[in-house]
Amino acid sequence: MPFSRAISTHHGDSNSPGITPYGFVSEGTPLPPLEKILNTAHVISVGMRVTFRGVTTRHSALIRGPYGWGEFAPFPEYDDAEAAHWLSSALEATYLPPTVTVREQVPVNATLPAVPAHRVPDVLNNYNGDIQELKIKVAERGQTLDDDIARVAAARTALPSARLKIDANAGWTLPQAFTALTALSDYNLLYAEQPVGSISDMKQLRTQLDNAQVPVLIAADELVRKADDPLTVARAHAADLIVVKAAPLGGVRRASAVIAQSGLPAVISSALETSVGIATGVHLAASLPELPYGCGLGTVSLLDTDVSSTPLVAENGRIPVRPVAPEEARLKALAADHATRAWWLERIERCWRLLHRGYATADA
Ligand SMILES: O=C(O)CCC(=O)C1=CC=C[C@@H](O)[C@@H]1C(=O)O
Ligand SMILES: [Mg+2]
Repeated sequence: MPFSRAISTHHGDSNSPGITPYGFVSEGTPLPPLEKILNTAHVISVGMRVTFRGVTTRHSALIRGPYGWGEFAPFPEYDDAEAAHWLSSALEATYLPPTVTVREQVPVNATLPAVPAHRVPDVLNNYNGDIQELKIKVAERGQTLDDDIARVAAARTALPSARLKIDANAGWTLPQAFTALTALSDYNLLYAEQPVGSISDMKQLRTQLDNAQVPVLIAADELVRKADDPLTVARAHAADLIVVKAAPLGGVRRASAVIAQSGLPAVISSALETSVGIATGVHLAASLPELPYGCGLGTVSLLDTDVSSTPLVAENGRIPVRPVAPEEARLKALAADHATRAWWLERIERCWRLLHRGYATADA
């Protein structure tokens, strides 16, 4: 049976709930044939309203199967081994029945890219209704701590009672992170996402902040989604919470297993997808018994447009749990050029072959 083998976990239970190599937990369902996947694939290009992590146009492939639509949108610089997890997630959304959910809507944060402080009110206007929680990007390459302080201060002025958190994307060294978090904690931060890169720096930073009584929790993101083993950071007690994105972890089932086995609170976040991929993240969030923080799933508001005329955007800080089907006219209007489409279809094929090889290994 494909993917029936589970890796061992820190709980020492290697049979349940079964974290698999790619997470398309198939329970006997074979990998869908490549032809079928390619035949339904729509490759699209969507402009960004605000540049985010250097991205100005988002490319993505949407695929359809018996259970609806899925999105395959690994960032272009990701290699095939990393991108294969994203394909696994898209295939799960389209070829496996949805998992059980326990809520009808999920709380989300708004996301503020690393814009200059004077643009903060403008960017916040992209979000509908009240913003109760905001994630602010910091430590952007080419910027200084003063830029970050000015941005966080502007956000605090615009949203005096909102819950604020920051994301450094591992952009600080350990001493820089300690200095920055000590200064930024004046603005009352909920947590700092991936302030530094390594597990040992995360651990040391937590200790230093504790000793100096700086009240900021530490969240792991890259150390979960880019690690060979997403549970290492939890096992090392290097974070207070984890940020989890369905696609990089191979889909909802595997991401849920990672969260359960980490024993840590989780924040479900987007990978900057259209509403189709966001629906997968919303589904994951809606399946969790505990959701103590706003999810980073409000990012459709950062896109110029969407594949649906009823996009999954937050209204007063909440997104409803519902599937999304892209509209034909929009898929047509957003269709990528010939070369981009060919590149994405070849990438799907290479990733499919990696998944296929994973099946063979699991069978062995
Ligand atoms: O978490 C959010 O509020 C929005 C999503 C988000 O920040 C990200 C989406 C996609 C890629 C990542 O670099 C980035 C992140 O680091 O969390
Ligand atoms: Mg992050």
